[in-house]
Amino acid sequence: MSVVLEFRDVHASYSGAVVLQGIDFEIAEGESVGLVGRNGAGKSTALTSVYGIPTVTGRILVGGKVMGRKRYEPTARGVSLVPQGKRIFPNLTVEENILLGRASGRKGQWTLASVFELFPNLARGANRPGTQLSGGEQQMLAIARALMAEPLLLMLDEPTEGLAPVVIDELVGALRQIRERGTALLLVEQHIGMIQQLADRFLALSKGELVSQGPVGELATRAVQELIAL
Ligand SMILES: Nc1ncnc2c1ncn2[C@@H]1O[C@H](COP(=O)(O)OP(=O)(O)OP(=O)(O)O)[C@@H](O)[C@H]1O
Repeated sequence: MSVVLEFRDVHASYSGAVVLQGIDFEIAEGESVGLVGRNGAGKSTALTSVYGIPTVTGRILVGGKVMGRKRYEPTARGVSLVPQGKRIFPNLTVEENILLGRASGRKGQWTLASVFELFPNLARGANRPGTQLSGGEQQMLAIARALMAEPLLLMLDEPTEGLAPVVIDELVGALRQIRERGTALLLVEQHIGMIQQLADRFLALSKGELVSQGPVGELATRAVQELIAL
């Protein structure tokens, strides 16, 4: 299976403050991987490093090619991020927010109709302003927008933050379907149950280093829990 995303000795820092201290991993097409670790371990920074948001050294490759400095490049090559905080545009309707994802120009399987089928709540609220949606619906909107860019790999940063258990179950169902349609997932989550339901394997970060990894069944072992417990 071909590799979609590859980190080779990646260091990341903000104004000289080092957050990632040289991490290596790869995500293959169609895989589902959970990235876990305590608050401040560097999980979000690992995702935003793909876009060159912190200062990055080392090599990040998408589809086997080293990323340049242009922010749109990873999305254009097939890696999309659903960021923490969702970033819904308040002056645009749900449908307009979704269609923004098309800007990548990639062709593929996702259309307005297919994302509405995945998230029927969005179909019902298609003409409402994006910010009038509930927290769960805004998360679904952020995912729908990311799908419109036809990612080979969808990266999600704490999608369950602040959501009720019933909404989390809906999200798990939708992410399963996305995966069944061939999209790889890289999931940052404090909600370990979500990773256990969705991921094949995990990567654990502690203080900017990759300290453990393995099949998701090992996530519950005491050694791993001690590394990642809040
Ligand atoms: N834009 C930024 N500017 C400066 N420092 C930052 C910035 N973003 C994150 N940091 C710092 O980098 C470190 C790692 O943060 P990061 O958000 O990557 O961790 P995390 O593992 O995702 O944690 P959390 O679960 O709290 O989001 C923290 O010390 C944080 O304060």
